[in-house]
Amino acid sequence: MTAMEYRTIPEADVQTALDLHYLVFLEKAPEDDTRESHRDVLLHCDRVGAYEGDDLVGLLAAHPLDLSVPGGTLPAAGVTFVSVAPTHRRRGVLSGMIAELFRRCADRGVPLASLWVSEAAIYGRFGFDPATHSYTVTIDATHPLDLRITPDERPLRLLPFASAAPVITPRHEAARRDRAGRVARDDWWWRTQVLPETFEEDDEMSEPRVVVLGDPGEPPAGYVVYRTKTDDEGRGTAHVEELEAESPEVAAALWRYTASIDLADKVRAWGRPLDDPLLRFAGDRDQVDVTREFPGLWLRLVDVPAALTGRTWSAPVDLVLEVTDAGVPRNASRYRLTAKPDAGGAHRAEVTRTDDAPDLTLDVRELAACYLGGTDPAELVRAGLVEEHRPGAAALLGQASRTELLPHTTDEF
Ligand SMILES: CC(=O)SCCNC(=O)CCNC(=O)[C@H](O)C(C)(C)COP(=O)(O)OP(=O)(O)OC[C@H]1O[C@@H](n2cnc3c(N)ncnc32)[C@H](O)[C@@H]1OP(=O)(O)O
Repeated sequence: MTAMEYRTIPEADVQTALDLHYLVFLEKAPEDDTRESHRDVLLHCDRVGAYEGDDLVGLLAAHPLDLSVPGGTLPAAGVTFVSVAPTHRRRGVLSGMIAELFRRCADRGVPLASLWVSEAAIYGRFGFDPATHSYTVTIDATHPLDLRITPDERPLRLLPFASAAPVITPRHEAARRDRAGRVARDDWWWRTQVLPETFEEDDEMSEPRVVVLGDPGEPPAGYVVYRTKTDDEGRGTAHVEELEAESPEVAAALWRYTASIDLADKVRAWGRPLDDPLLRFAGDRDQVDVTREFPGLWLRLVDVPAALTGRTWSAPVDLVLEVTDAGVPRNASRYRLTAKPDAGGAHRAEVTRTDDAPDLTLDVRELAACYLGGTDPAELVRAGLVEEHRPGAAALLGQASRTELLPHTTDEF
């Protein structure tokens, strides 16, 4: 049997990689422009190939991301296009590609890896766990949106989607500073991932509509990106992809706008943060309905000390964490995590390896769940997933991990 080799997929093999991807995802080879946009994505990514001789039997691509974490940002691999030939399933090809990815992350000083799953059962074994969560929210738009606060009455403006990115980038950046789990966007990302003319999953969806709120000449105080679609019975829906606002009043005005679009009797926002102010200032929660909760970004701490020192903490902490990690053995260690306030009032951590008795024992997967502040370690103790050796240690870690706003990810890749 020919040995499997994990190496970079050269540009010359990218079309072969796409054919493998379409085969694996049971898709007919797409139209030329979709294929071209997939090729463009792969060319922007780091590409791990599993080769049996000259035959490509596995593909894993990784975006070079800059991910917001509490108090800053860290480089992260954004894993996508994972595909193993049906003839080579369950022979360790994915495991080999992930191991190669983690080696590359270590070589390049990338402490985090992240992804959106196709099936929840696949990635936990590799140390990933959901670090952000979202709600899908539906608004009954057959009547005006009932609000408990007074919306900002500054004017709304529709921007051409192709030139909207520079206008809304500052507001997106501000939102990214407020919440961990968000990806930095350059021109390419805005154009191909956020504001492409056609919506790949549904070609009946309109091009993106971008509406900003604010006085002319001022940077927008908020914006909404949505697409519209009308069903066979002529009922329209506004699909909100993103809505960011500097204040609840601005958010209220933008939600009121989306619920007032003529011929659309429903607003559907697929991925809202769990602490979205809309859910509080809506006057009628029968009109604004949470229809689904789902895990968003799955995270993996590839370099535990770099990840723990790369975020700020919201309270002083001095704990010994015993971390297990079957996938990246150099991570498996006892760490003393000490966070003290710095001159600016943020708590920066020092992380040292130690032989001291642990306060908590947890797998790197559980650390990923808690890392951005979205999961309370005490909840994982109660679930039997984290072992607490000193009573109260999980609560202390929880207090220090917490962030003012819940982590949230808007970019699915
Ligand atoms: C981020 C993304 O791109 S998500 C998209 C993921 N891709 C897909 O779903 C496409 C269709 N599926 C595939 O291409 C493949 O089946 C993959 C990538 C899911 C798995 O690849 P394989 O090479 O078969 O995985 P590999 O042999 O390394 O399996 C490792 C372990 O994961 C388990 N596993 C693999 N796939 C699955 C699954 N779908 N559900 C549950 N367990 C799984 C294996 O049983 C194995 O477990 P073990 O270590 O206890 O024996």
